[in-house]
Amino acid sequence: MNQRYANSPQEVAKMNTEEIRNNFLIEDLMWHDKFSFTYSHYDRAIVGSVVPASKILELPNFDNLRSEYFLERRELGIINVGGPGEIVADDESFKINKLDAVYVGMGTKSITFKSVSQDDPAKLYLFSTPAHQSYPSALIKKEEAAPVNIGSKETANERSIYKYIYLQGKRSCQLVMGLTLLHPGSVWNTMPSHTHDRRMEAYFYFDLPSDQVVFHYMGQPQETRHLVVQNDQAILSPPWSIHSGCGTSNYGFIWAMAGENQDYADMDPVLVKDLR
Ligand SMILES: O=C[C@H](O)[C@@H](O)CC(=O)C(=O)O
Ligand SMILES: [Zn+2]
Repeated sequence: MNQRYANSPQEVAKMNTEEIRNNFLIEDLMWHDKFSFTYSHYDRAIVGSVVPASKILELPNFDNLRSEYFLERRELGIINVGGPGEIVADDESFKINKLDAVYVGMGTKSITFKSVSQDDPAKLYLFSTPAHQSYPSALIKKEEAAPVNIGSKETANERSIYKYIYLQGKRSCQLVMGLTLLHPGSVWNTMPSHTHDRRMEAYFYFDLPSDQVVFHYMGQPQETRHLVVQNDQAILSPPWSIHSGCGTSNYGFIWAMAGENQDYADMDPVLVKDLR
């Protein structure tokens, strides 16, 4: 498992491109037939993936968790950005299509992942956070998650936000997760920007054509930096940082949060004219 320590705003303000990428960009994702995980010290969130291309894969355990099994003291959110798949969590089985989510509760000992077809494998994005009680595992279908449409064509930020795991939806201990789809012709996500000093966040960019990129913006609102992100890569957003992106085409991204509260609307907005 990769590990990322937490950085202060003062430290980040002095970083060059390579240092910013080494601390906040996660490129180690979506390998065929293997898991990859990055442990962040921001709220101890784990970002990972698995693509069960040719076989059934079982969630492993890791030394650095010092637990009997991965979800002994954790919960897990999963969103599929590939072909149809199946997840078995102890005795429960969930058929997970593209852009469906599965929540797996604390205490689940065995979790296996497989694809329906080798030619179109499931691509499963994983986000896990510490938990203190067991909520039931569940499938949340994309069709059930009524999207909120925001932004406009004029400002190139027309997009649909699908919330899956959150206070008014599938309940969890602290994990909050969903995804956002940019409409064709729109390129800006999360603009106007916001921070939420009470929660860290991770963004995973997907369905971005392989010859296109997203310029992801981070940093304190008056001290911004950027990272150039490719398809199937993720970024870690410190609680004090904005997290916005501008693509060279439209795209989708999975957002996932952990921290002090689960109130999706708890954001401190930043006026566009106040950014530096
Ligand atoms: O705290 C919430 C997250 O940053 C995202 O849900 C924002 C988002 O998807 C968007 O504006 O497009
Ligand atoms: Zn946010």
